[in-house]
Amino acid sequence: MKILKFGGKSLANGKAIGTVVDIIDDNIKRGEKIAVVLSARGNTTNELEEILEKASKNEDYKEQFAAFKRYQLEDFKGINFDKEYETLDKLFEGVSLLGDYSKRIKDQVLSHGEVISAKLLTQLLQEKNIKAHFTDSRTLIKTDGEFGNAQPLDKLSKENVIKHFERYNGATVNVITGFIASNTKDETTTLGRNGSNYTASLLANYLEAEELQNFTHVDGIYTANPDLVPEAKKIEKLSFKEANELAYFGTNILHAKTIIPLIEKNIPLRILNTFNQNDNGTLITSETSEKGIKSLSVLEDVALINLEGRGLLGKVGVDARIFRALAHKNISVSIISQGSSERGIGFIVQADKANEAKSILELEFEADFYQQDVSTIAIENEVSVISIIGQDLSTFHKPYNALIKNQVIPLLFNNTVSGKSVSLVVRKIQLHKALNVIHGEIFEISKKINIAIFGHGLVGGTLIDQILQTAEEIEKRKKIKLNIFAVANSRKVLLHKNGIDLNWKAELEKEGNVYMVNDVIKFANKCHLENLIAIDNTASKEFTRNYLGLVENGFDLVSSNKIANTLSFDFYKELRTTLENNQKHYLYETNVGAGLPLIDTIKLLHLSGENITRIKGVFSGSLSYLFNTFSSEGRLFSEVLHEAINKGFTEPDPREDLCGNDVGRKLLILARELDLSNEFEDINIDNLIPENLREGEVVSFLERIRELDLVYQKVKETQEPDHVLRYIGDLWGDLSQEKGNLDVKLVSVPRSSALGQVKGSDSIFEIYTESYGDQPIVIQGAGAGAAVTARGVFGDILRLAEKGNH
Ligand SMILES: NC(=O)C1=CN([C@@H]2O[C@H](COP(=O)(O)OP(=O)(O)OC[C@H]3O[C@@H](n4cnc5c(N)ncnc54)[C@H](O)[C@@H]3O)[C@@H](O)[C@H]2O)C=CC1
Ligand SMILES: N[C@@H](CC=O)C(=O)O
Repeated sequence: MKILKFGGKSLANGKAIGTVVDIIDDNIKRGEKIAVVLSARGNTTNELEEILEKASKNEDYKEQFAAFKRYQLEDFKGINFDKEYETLDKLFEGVSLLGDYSKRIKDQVLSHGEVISAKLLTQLLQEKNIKAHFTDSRTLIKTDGEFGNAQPLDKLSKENVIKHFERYNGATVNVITGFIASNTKDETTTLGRNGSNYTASLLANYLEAEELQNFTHVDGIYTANPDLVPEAKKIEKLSFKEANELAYFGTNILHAKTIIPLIEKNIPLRILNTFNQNDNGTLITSETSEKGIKSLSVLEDVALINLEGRGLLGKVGVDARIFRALAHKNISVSIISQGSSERGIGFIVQADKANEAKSILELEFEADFYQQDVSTIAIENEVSVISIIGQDLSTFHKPYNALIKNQVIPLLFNNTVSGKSVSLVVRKIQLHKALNVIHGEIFEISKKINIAIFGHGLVGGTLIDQILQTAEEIEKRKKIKLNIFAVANSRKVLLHKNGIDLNWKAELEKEGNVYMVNDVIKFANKCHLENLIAIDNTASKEFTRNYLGLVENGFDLVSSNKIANTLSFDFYKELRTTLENNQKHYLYETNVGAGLPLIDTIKLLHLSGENITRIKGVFSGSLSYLFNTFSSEGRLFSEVLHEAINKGFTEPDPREDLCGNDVGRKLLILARELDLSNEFEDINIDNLIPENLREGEVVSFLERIRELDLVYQKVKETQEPDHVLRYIGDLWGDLSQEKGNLDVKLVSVPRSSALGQVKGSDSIFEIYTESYGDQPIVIQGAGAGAAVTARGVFGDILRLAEKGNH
């Protein structure tokens, strides 16, 4: 015999009930012996409760009752519930007259939900020529007299059930009302929360069923609530013990008391989806999986009570007083945590009991208040409890660190010593984000990295293409899901919680909105996005003003823009302090040498104590291209410059390269990596633009670009034989001092020298150190270009994602 239990959502409308009929029919055709237990349909129990409440307050309940009656029959013909409606009518009228109702009356009212659904299904089955028998569980399950939460009298109930099934055995399908029972005086009682499931597991126990199938509207038990964690995965198998822990910590599909009768007789429980019969659901048995499961469950509707006071220090029996006082009023404490000194004790109670709990404790600790031993008893209402089932403390640092990095600071946490579970209390507003962060961390599924890209010109646009092209592969290989949720230029932003696609450019143009960076921050918060990275691919000084705000709001930073690192040294330090305070990171490998691994190398050398004595080289990719080509080919300076612009080597305003600012910035960035506190003004720069061309707009500069030809032709001709022009940066002097010497200049070097041999848009960096002596470490390669730079930015993103920063 199998017990099939159908929940309210499986019976919500005619179509759903049709599916239930089909499931039963299929079972019969397969020759299965089954009994069916039903909940009330859809929202019926709540509706009855509301109508009852209205009646007791003398409010007009009749309209809602009429709607209730219509709902029960709207998809069905030839069925009537006159008898049930008449009883309900009388009950409501009585309650309305009295202005009150007892738990006993409430049980009588609520019982109609299950009676109506079981009668309805029985008739529908009979219409399909299936032998079905309406079975009122009040005649079977006998309970004590506790209305609203009655306890079954097992011996009597078992006898009744066995007798009934001896009579209705064979091909008849018993359609049994869940949730309701009766006491020894034959008065209606109900079995409390999850009552229908309880009825089903009691029947399974009494009848020693082969399996209990619980049909719901979800495919089974998930690693977390999929409504809150889209990446949640279904758990195929669970042990009763694990299921019990899940049930205790809030997985509302299960309830501890419904599992116990199954454990007693070792009866498997299968959670199935009425509307997806291709899925095998979750199977719960006595077998424990070797690896153990992990799952996240949530308790909402809870409050945190915090009791504090200097005088509690070392006092004996404080906890006992709290528990005793609350237990006396039937208030249960679910999670408690306290400092070893007992100076502060925090614990969780049901939200609707919080005020009462506070008053009880104020009374209990009245004298302690008076003696100033207790200073505070406060309620924190907007909290939730997340329990990580299957988690012990040996690896708890992973989800915990990830939470902190995402600015979710748990208010309290505790663990069970024997079982494996850790519970955290977090602010309700952070629940969604916290769940996703923990889930990404503890399961071997992809960790989502949410990226906002500011600037989608040459570098930014190429970066977006690179990410979209490789995201799938990266997710497969590295279990990192890159989600670009924002793309912005200086005017508009496109926001997509679940990430942009290849059509982003057209969408940004069409649907993008005028924005402030704060709007992007707000959007990320509203959508509870975790693992945030902001990418600055602009060349804008103005944009760098947003860095501090972004960091303070949980973003790590990556930039190809060099400005933030070359503003005042005070800002440079302030940014680093803000990053440290918020445990955030800022990566900018492309600031010097585009995609070349320069900054990391310098950082490592410096960190390991290697004394860097000088850094010299061709720092600019565009100027390298310009002078390499101009020196070796008989072409006009302006023509080659145009080429460098078109190839995407120059800054958005090419004068930034020609005036030496760009090389100056790179030099300053490297100097600051060596802890030198130079300012931009300290750099000696040879400006390559003649004074009369320095002012005005880029467009007018480009119109007059030919005026450079004469100047540089002369420079070229006055060189020594076999020499070439190179624009170099040089950081030198006693670099152990507060400041170093920074020079940016045009030099003429022998063609055969290392600098003279640089080709194309290559940069070359010579790093002189104490250990390496006269033989510098040399890093050489493409120093500019959208593709290599975007690849470098991409590298920084992956480094952040992998580092465990997230
Ligand atoms: N081209 C190269 O080889 C390298 C470039 N870089 C740096 O990459 C950055 C980007 O360069 P490109 O892509 O060539 O520039 P670009 O001019 O092609 O693109 C800049 C983008 O920034 C946007 N933008 C400007 N101000 C903004 C603001 N306040 N907020 C949001 N967006 C804003 C513009 O609308 C545009 O989409 C620059 O900082 C540059 O120094 C770094 C290394 C190498
Ligand atoms: N304009 C820059 C680009 C890289 O930083 C250069 O030419 O090197």
